[in-house]
Amino acid sequence: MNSRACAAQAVYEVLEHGRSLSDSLVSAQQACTNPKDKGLIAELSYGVLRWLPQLDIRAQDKLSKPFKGKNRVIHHLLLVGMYQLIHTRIPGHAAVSETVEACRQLGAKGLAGVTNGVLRSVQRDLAAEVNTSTDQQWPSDTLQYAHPKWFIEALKADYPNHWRLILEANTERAPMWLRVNRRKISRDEFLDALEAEQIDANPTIVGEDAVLLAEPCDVRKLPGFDDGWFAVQDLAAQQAASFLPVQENLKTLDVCAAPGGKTCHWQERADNALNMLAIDIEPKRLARVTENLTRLELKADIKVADAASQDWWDGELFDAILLDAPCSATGVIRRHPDIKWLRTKSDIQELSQLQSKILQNVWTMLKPNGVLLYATCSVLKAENQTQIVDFLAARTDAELVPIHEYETPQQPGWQILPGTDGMDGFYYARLQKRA
Ligand SMILES: C[S@@+](CC[C@H](N)C(=O)[O-])C[C@H]1O[C@@H](n2cnc3c(N)ncnc32)[C@H](O)[C@@H]1O
Repeated sequence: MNSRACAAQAVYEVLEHGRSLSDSLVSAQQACTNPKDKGLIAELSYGVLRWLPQLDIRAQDKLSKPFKGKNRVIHHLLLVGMYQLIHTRIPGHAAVSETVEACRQLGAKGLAGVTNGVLRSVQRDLAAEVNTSTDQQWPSDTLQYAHPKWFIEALKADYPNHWRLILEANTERAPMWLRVNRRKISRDEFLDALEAEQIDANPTIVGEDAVLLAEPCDVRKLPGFDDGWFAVQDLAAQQAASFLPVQENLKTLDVCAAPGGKTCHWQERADNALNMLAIDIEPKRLARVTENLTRLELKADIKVADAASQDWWDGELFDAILLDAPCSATGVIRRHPDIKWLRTKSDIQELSQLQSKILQNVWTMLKPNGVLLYATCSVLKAENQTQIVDFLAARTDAELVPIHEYETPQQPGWQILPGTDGMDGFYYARLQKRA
């Protein structure tokens, strides 16, 4: 199949079968006849999911009746075609002819004519739009900002002054951040190694181990990947380790550890390896923690375990706990635009109940004076600030240890909004157990 057919298939799997884009992309890329097109397939499917409502409404306007049943994938192919015309520099004739060819390859020869007609008509509309206005105003926020209504409403309630900024940041392309493994190489040495390979990169003051690449690229093209010099990790996720203690002999727990980004960073920052247990409920994802620890030459005990239960716990208390809770991932929409269409309003309530259950459970495993860092990659208060306010109100043995001076028990934690200093959206709150 050509790249357009593969991209349509990837989008179809997300929107019709609820698969994640990362999973569906792997299958779609494998089905492509030209391995060099992997990047293009990703660009097209990410792009369609980023701008879905605007593309969808254009398609609906052009079709006398919608494509249904087995032809549904052709609807998504039309979106792939329109995305190329509206958002990329792919020449119009190539976008149209490849998309029409994809229609045949997807077994819908009979719809090739309609596909061709719709795309040509969109081309004409675009030419006319260039001659009139540049900044199109759409009739609803869902269309204007290309996010689902329930999420826009939740953001408006949580951030009356910033909701637009968050939505706009979510449609940006995410930068590629690396985390230098300070046990192997200093950040300056690593920057020199990048410069020697003519790879443009910069450090930042917001993260001691962080390096920002000017252009995202394949990790294998960077120096030292197999030698464990660095890992790929967003700058927001890299903040966690600096809020966690690293003294010798501490007994530590990483509660929802997979794929191990924060587990590894926490260990990298300790001069002497911490006594660390990393647990996760998903065996497959936990295997990636082992892979990452091995590549970076770090150590931790690994256990498949449900953080909401105590079956796996030997009863010995921990000095420090990282709880990177399962969450809506609404802070990382720019990296995973499928989240917008896979999450629902009811997920948020379910997730916040699970977060609360896990937090209460692991709190009982913390020593007096021990520290617990609560983290999510969500921007919704129900999973973040409200969660911690309720916890502090319910537990007399818990106190907030502010990360920033402005925090109070009524407004605890550091909420990073997506785009701030190039970061993903994240939330951190540091708690200590009273002795
Ligand atoms: C946000 S991810 C963790 C990312 C990880 N801390 C890192 O930095 O690479 C959340 C993880 O929670 C795990 N999880 C979800 N429910 C869980 C549970 N009840 N017990 C343990 N882990 C759980 C998921 O499998 C997922 O790997």
